[in-house]
Amino acid sequence: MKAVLVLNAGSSSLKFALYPIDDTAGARVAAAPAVCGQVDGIGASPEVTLETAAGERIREAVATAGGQGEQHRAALEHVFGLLVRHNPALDIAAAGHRIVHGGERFSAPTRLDEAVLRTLDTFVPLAPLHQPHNLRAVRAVAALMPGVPQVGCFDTAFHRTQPALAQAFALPRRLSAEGIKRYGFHGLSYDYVARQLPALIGERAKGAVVIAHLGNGASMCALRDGKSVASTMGFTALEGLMMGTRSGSLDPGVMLYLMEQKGMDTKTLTKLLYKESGLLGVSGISQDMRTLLASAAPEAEEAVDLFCYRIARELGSLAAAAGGLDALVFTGGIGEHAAPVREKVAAWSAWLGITIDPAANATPAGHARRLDTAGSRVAVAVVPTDEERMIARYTAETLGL
Ligand SMILES: Nc1ncnc2c1ncn2[C@@H]1O[C@H](COP(=O)(O)OP(=O)(O)O)[C@@H](O)[C@H]1O
Ligand SMILES: CC(=O)OP(=O)(O)O
Ligand SMILES: [Mg+2]
Repeated sequence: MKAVLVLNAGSSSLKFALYPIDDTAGARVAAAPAVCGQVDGIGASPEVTLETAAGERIREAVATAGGQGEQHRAALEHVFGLLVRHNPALDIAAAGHRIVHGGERFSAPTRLDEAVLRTLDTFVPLAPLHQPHNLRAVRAVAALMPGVPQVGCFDTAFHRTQPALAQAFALPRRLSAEGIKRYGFHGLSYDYVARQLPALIGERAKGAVVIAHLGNGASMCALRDGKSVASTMGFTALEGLMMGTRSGSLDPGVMLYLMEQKGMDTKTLTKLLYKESGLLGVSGISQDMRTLLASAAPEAEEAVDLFCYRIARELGSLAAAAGGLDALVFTGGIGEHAAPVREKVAAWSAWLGITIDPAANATPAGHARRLDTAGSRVAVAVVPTDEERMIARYTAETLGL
């Protein structure tokens, strides 16, 4: 089987999927992966879970010693061994990676070589939670499977169509000229979801659409004619919505105060804003939406309320950027599964002409669907995202497979 190996490396996890090359549907790769899974617990005691299209499930510990870099390598080696054991005729034609930051330079999927990697290394400070792990996976593949071509698919690329105004900070020009501007993230997810919309909402897909990608990281994107015109995330994946452990937008004066009055240094602030804030910080209980929705603690409710409030406020702002609102689309782990979050956001956005059907909203489903009532002025939909499939497709396209 000739296939594209897709890797999405996080700080402690490595998601993987194997997409057979198959252009029968015109998308270069099969609609579903032959095998997918993830390694969790990298840095502590890593474990692989793998699922095949035939429904077989495997769970194994990864034997490793050493630091995080070594563990990432060992995890990949283990995954590779498992894949080959499963499919002795496996021919990995290419590896495609999610790379969070492509800066100003990378506005399309790009073949990765050492020179490109060195440029991408310079964006590590802009995405400390993601970029180092993304690049580590690329180098691990190069060491393990020399000669296999690799393609980087950037979270920032989809947003390069935004007007200059949407990308600007009100900072002195010399800083903007250095590239200190708003980039936006979750682009692979927005790209995938936008492609599903015409079948679901028809002509409105070409109008003013806002997609809310609500996962561990969360952002929203305004689109016109299927292209990004504004997003809540900016220079880093810290701006905008409240997230699992990230604060989202904050009065910059708070940071000055914390530095001046509390003596916080950049390391402490980075930890505070990326890892100790958001749902976890406000609830004091968990970063996991499932846990918070199941909790009776008032702090859990307050955290969920603040999460929804921020989404509703950003929706108003993005509708302004898009020049109206024809559709609101939810995606990501929370957007796809957390009915109470969608309900609250819809209720707070009734003024925009949004009404959803409570029964449709409460019914779990693993497929794309509409939630709006017949009288709703705005179409409301849930679309399960698939960043991995987007990466597989782009990788095959970029290499002409
Ligand atoms: N059934 C569910 N109900 C509510 N929240 C859910 C459900 N399933 C997953 N989630 C939430 O989705 C979030 C993770 O989203 P996901 O997109 O998988 O994250 P990541 O950014 O790591 O890919 C977690 O907060 C999790 O609690
Ligand atoms: C960019 C970003 O926030 O990604 P994730 O949702 O994977 O953390
Ligand atoms: Mg995600």
